[in-house]
Amino acid sequence: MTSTLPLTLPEFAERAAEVLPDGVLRYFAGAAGDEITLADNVVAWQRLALRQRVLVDVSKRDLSVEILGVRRPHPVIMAPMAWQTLANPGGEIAAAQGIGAAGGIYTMSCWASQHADDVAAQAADTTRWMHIHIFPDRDITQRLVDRAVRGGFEALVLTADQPVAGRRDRSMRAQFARPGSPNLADLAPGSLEPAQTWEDVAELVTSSPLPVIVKGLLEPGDAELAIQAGAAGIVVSNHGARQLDTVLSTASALPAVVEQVAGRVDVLVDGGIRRGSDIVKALALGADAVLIGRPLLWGLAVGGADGVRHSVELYLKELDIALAVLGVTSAAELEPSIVLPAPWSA
Ligand SMILES: Cc1cc2nc3c(=O)[nH]c(=O)nc-3n(C[C@H](O)[C@H](O)[C@H](O)COP(=O)(O)O)c2cc1C
Ligand SMILES: CCCCCCC(=O)C(=O)O
Repeated sequence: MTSTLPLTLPEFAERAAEVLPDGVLRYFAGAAGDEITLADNVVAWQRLALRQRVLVDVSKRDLSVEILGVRRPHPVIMAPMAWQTLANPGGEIAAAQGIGAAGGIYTMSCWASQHADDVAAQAADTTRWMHIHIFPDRDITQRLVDRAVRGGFEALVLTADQPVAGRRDRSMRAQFARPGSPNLADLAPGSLEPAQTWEDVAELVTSSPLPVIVKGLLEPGDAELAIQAGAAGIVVSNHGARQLDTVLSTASALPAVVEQVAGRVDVLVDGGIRRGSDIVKALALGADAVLIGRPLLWGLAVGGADGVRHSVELYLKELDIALAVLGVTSAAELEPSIVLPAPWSA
């Protein structure tokens, strides 16, 4: 099957656009409002230039990073994304199997189109994190935590940037209707909680046997509050620009957050990471790892589990070549001085 898969990451996006129904494509690809932040999430990485050093022995290269205190083969994590059977009938199970085969971590959205128990059973070999919300009924949140523990999920990823749903013009125009979630169906029709606060996060941290990663921060002050609430990590994220247009792109937000955190907890980042060189820039700016969203949905849509695996492998191939050409032998060696504002962005 691999031989029929695209050779490059942009081709995956093109092929996905050919195979997905229009409404689904608009829901997946679209974002809030005029999609200015959606575009800038990508462009903000492209505005950074890389400084290369030559004639360094790069014959041995190490892509490994430490995430939540565990050495992982590389820094790629699949971001939580809802309703993955819309991309491929294999759904969350195939996605988890695919990223696991490539040595990455799978984050399962609680709005999944398959049940967490089934994902746990059929992707048992994949390191899995469970995405959750603080729901208006805190009992639903607790039951999802219990389910995560039972299924061997290793961390909770709590979405902090969705007190209400964003307005996404592109999918509204297609009259895309959100499907139900079999993962939430036996709990209650999950609705969002506009009254959630940092106190809820602290309570979750206290009651959860799993580490809690707070996803959806752009401000250093919020990173500080996450640390005070006991989070094990944070994800600098604007929800793929799907919540509010013209918020800061994540590459722009990352440096100040990293400075505030000062190594006290893991800092992850997502949004617009489309090339292995973008991963280099994220790590150089101080991220410990990256989450990738839409491009892995394109992999799932085009080739199921194989497509996800192959997409991740393309990122890793690009990352590995970038390290070699930059004269760097390990992800750990990447530091801020290798990126600078690009002359073409002035
Ligand atoms: C179709 C889709 C569904 C998503 N569902 C969720 C979700 O359930 N929970 C969440 O926190 N973020 C969700 N996100 C946001 C992603 O986790 C991630 O932050 C974002 O997609 C990263 O940007 P990228 O797509 O440019 O890589 C979703 C994104 C997409 C595209
Ligand atoms: C009631 C809102 C559900 C949204 C779930 C998926 C999501 O976060 C997205 O960005 O889409």
